[in-house]
Amino acid sequence: MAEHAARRCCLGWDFSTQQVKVVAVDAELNVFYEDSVLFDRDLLEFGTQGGVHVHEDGLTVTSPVLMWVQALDIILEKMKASGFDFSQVLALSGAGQQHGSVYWKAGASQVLTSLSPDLLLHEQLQACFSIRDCPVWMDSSTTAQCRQLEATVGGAQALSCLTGSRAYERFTGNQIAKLYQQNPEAYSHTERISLVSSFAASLFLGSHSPIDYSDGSGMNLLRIQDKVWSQACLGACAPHLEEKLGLPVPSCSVVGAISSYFVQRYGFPPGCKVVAFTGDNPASLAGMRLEEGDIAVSLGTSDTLFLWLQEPTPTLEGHIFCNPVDPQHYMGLLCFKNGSLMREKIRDELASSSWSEFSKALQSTEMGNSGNLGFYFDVMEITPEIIGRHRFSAENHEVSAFPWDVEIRALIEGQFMAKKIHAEGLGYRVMPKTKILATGGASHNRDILQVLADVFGTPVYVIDTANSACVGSAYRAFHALPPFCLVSIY
Ligand SMILES: Nc1ncnc2c1ncn2[C@@H]1O[C@H](COP(=O)(O)OP(=O)(O)O)[C@@H](O)[C@H]1O
Ligand SMILES: O=C(CO)[C@@H](O)[C@H](O)COP(=O)(O)O
Repeated sequence: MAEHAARRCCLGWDFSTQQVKVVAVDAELNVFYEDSVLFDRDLLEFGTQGGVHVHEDGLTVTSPVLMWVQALDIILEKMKASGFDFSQVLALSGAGQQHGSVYWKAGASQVLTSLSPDLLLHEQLQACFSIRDCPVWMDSSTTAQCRQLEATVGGAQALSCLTGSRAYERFTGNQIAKLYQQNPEAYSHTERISLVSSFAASLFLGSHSPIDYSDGSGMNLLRIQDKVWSQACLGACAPHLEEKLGLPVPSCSVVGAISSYFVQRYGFPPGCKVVAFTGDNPASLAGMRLEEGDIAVSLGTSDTLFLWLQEPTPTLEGHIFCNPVDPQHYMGLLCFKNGSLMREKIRDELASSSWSEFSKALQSTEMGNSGNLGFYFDVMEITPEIIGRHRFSAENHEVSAFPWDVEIRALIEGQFMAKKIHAEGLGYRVMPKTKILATGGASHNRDILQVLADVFGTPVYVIDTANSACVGSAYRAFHALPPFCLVSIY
């Protein structure tokens, strides 16, 4: 680290499902330091699998809040031991897995403001949470609360128009409603409810950090047009909720200076700015440097799309979030469960389990597949909620099978047409300058990407985004600095 000792930088943090990560980015936007703590590997005492505990009902999924705090202690101590020069950090920001919530017990704010630099954070915050196991985005136990919330505001579409999404089990308002109904005592002892992102920011700030508009859009509580809490939604979830949430702020807000704990223990400069933390998907949008009209397609285990949107049209499929970079704009997010695993299944059934055989089918068939169409959902899809394999001939007759190569093209064209149609449903339009940024395992397959380019009629670029939420957080920290700060770097 010594050679980087005098490099002015911003830090980007990511509190994701399986790990806490950090990157340091210099003024030329080069990443010169990265580190991570993996919960399952480095914090064995919490006994998580994939960073979470799945409860007996198979629906409730939580993570221990003190595991997140301890992970931050570990990573900061590692940075210190490696000689990282904290005095050069101008600002920091971060990301959190979306939708998860943290419940601070009455009195926590007092503890946060008076932390002793001689002790680790987790040693001092033990008694600060009214529940220790936080609901996370994988939780799907709140169907009753979802239906109740939709009924209160006039139905699923009305809720989507108001908050950007119909009610989803993982969305925080429904999780808070469940906690209030099942554990009213813990709820009443809660002085503040944070998202994972604003919780992490609070640790650096030494006080409760506000929720930002972009991650706040994943709660079914924020009115995405005027960016205030919806009184109808708050009232449907739990009493006195507004005071427990605090006022939401623009995602690019500087929420304060770093707490004296970090100045004294690690040597951060007292003026180091904390920029509002946001959700990991919004932070990735910043990290991938998406611009209006662009589309990011992640072809990992599941397929996820992010879009930069100017005029959103909330629907029953997908999510509209406030844009984390430009407060006047929005972002769309679509999540498809039948992604790579579905492609692998068809590959195994029809292409001898070989991606190169699979590619041969795409190379030997024509764009448009001579009018043959197929939709393949072996597991219940999220977008839309549907299951089964459905094939239609050029004459629009449902058929039970296609020749092997037609089947493979039908699968890939069907997957990408669905993405285009649902993206258009959210208000997305291909523009002359549109580019697609593809990432994830299947983005290594040029023949699959050719179909993506053909369906959208746009160029496709491959981008490595392993750290996009972290890097995006560091970019966001730079973005929030006043220009004179940047000039003084040189
Ligand atoms: N050459 C390829 N062609 C198509 N798909 C591929 C190829 N190589 C890997 N994949 C797919 O990539 C998937 C893993 O993607 P990855 O982005 O690593 O997943 P994760 O969601 O865990 O980050 C695998 O399930 C596999 O089907
Ligand atoms: O629920 C969503 C988006 O709506 C998830 O994308 C979480 O935000 C996942 O976080 P990581 O798995 O990236 O930690």
